[in-house]
Amino acid sequence: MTTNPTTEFAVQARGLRRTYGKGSGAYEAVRGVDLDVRTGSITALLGTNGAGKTSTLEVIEGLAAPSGGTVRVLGLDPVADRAAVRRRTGVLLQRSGFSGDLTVRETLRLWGGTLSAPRPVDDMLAMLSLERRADTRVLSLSGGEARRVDLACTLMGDPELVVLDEPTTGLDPESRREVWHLVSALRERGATVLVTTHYLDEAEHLADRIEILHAGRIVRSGTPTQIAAGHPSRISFVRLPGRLAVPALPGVTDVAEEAGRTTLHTADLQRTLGELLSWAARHDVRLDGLDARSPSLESVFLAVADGRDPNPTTPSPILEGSHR
Ligand SMILES: Nc1ncnc2c1ncn2[C@@H]1O[C@H](COP(=O)(O)OP(=O)(O)OP(=O)(O)O)[C@@H](O)[C@H]1O
Repeated sequence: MTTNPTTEFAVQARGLRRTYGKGSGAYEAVRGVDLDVRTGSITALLGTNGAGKTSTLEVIEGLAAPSGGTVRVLGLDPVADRAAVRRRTGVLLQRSGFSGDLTVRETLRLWGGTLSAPRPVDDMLAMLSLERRADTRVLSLSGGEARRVDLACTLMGDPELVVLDEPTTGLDPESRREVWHLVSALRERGATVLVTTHYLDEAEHLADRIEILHAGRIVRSGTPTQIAAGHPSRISFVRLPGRLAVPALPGVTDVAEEAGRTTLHTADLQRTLGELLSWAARHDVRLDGLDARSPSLESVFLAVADGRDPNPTTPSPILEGSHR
């Protein structure tokens, strides 16, 4: 790790906008994004397809200038100070541009040659568990192994800020876990990680803070727990037999019947569940397949994605103590 002075936020964006095209064909993919990525944290940027995640990351990486607003990366302007930012940043794009004809070792050597202070190739092979594939051509690797080569290149310059665009897409569950370990290890080393992912369990496990982007705007923002708070809990069971109906229960906001299951949403899981169970005991009813869940990131995300978000928040700057 270099000894540059650290800023409180590795990435800060205010009112960030990005428009593709001009005139009547112009399309605004990023519509005023405010983002604070605290130094030393892992922040996950989530969003539906086309929400604007890659468009936002490209501005942060200095690959494109914003059409509005400001962005600072490691305290610098990622476009004007591109060389300085690039030296201190590792970027994993969705698709790497490496030639598949080179071996893994040759690819790492070649990439290392573009960096001012690369870590040794053998260290990177060991870090990404690629030693046994070192002399294999990249085009013969599995998807997971090829992604690990991309990651090795991203991390080879020992970056302070690591930007990962969907690092685990296409990986099997075991490889995904390995990437999670690696990302957590980066934080232990003091690096800051900004990651996009379509896997909500990944974001929930890994991230200190989550930003949900929808149609070019940040619509939810906070720790996974903060994001889920205020969202309804869910109780479901196999539909009651015969003519029995679900009784009126405290806290329930809606009841739905689908594919032989009854699902209740409630603002007070403990009270609703308690009343449901005592009603079932009094009437000697068996609630087959009973499942009770607190709100999860997944339920919030799905609500945002299909426009049912009951609790849209105006994202606020990070407050002291909101960082896990
Ligand atoms: N070069 C481009 N020209 C015009 N429109 C573009 C261009 N690149 C992206 N877009 C549009 O901008 C919007 C945001 O795209 P972006 O790739 O940033 O979304 P994303 O959140 O990364 O999506 P995904 O999860 O599918 O990767 C989309 O509607 C996309 O079609």
